Amino acid sequence: MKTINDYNFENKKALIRVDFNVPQDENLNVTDDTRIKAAKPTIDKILKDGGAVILMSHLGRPKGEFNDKYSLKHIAPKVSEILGVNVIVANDVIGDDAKEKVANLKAGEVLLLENVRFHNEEENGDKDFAKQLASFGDIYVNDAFGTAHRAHASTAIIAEFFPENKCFGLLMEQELVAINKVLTDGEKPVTAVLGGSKVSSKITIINNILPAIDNLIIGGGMTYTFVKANGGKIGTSLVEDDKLDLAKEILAECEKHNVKVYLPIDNVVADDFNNDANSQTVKSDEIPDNWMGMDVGVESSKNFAEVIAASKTILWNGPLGVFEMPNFAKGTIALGDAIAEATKNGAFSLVGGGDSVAFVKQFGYDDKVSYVSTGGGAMLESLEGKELPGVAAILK
Ligand SMILES: Nc1ncnc2c1ncn2[C@@H]1O[C@H](COP(=O)(O)OP(=O)(O)O)[C@@H](O)[C@H]1O
Ligand SMILES: O=C(OP(=O)(O)O)[C@H](O)COP(=O)(O)O
Repeated sequence: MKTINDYNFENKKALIRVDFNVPQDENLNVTDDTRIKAAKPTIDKILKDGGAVILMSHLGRPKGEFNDKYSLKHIAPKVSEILGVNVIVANDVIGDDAKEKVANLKAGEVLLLENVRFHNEEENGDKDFAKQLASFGDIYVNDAFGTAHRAHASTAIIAEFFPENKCFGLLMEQELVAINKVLTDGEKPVTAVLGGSKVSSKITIINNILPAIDNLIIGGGMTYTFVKANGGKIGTSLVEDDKLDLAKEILAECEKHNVKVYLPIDNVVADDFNNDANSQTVKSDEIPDNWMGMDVGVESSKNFAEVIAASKTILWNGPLGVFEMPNFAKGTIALGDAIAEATKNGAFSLVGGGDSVAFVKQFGYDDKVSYVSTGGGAMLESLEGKELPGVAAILK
């Protein structure tokens, strides 16, 4: 795997694809700068070598035309603050302003191009557009893990124009190492915790990770499809009736692979999908009519914590309950505590996927696990075993 550490950037212009697609408030101020901070080590190394940096990113989905709301100029002050360098901002992507600023760029300076998605050619993977971008730099660096599942001009196609001089940035390397630690060279026992809302959205992940794991903990909304498949009563809990056979097949596959499956034994149920609904704890396969499963119960949490404590590698994707409602967040919090404790005791833990990452940040577990992925969709596709175009383009 070729990374920026294989190059000396002295007097070189590095063209770096970053993912600065960050959340903003109504005044367009950055509300979560994780992705910008995550790109800093790569940029710092190149500047320290005596190189110049040209940053390319998208922001939102502006649909191929200029839209001030999606301008990267709103992000630039935060980038300058984090890098400790006054970032130069181009008013366009491949236009006269960008060209002039690239031509005048000196070692130690950082230039931020305008949102690459202001051109339709970006998402279409247009070769000419990629070629024009490529003409700006001597070495292409892909550090945009969050966008690595897109085969776009600046994430994948552009690499063709750098047959020798293309490599991964340090964030990209870190993300790929973390996935490998779980899927290929994780110290055993390896435990995967899968939660979230639906079985159908996790099937491909389950199938792909089975050969790599020893334990599978299942929670969240998909619990009830499994419980019903096993003949249990689930009241009005979330269920995918067309996936009952599939749930049985998954359980059979787990057995075939010697993967131990842990389903919740008790559940917190409510009489309405509402934080203030009446609630009680019942056995998972004895949910009364008109009650729905909202969270895993205390006994399940204890059970899961024991499995986690005995694990050396842990993958976590998907909350165990409706954590957005405080009364039903306890099971997911207990899991966070168990994973934090195991991590403190030497286990490697990776958290990935949109809602799980939102949870760990909101509840302060991000510093207590080994690695929190900066990619939502990209991480899920990696766990599904799909080749990411942004990764493949560098390896080619
Ligand atoms: N018992 C449940 N019933 C309904 N929804 C649930 C339940 N448990 C968890 N969820 C919901 O699942 C959602 C997350 O699912 P998903 O998008 O699959 O996770 P991720 O983004 O981490 O992969 C959360 O919004 C959460 O409220
Ligand atoms: O934030 C992103 O995706 P994510 O929300 O799945 O992590 C990436 O920047 C990709 O953006 P896109 O889904 O508009 O291609």
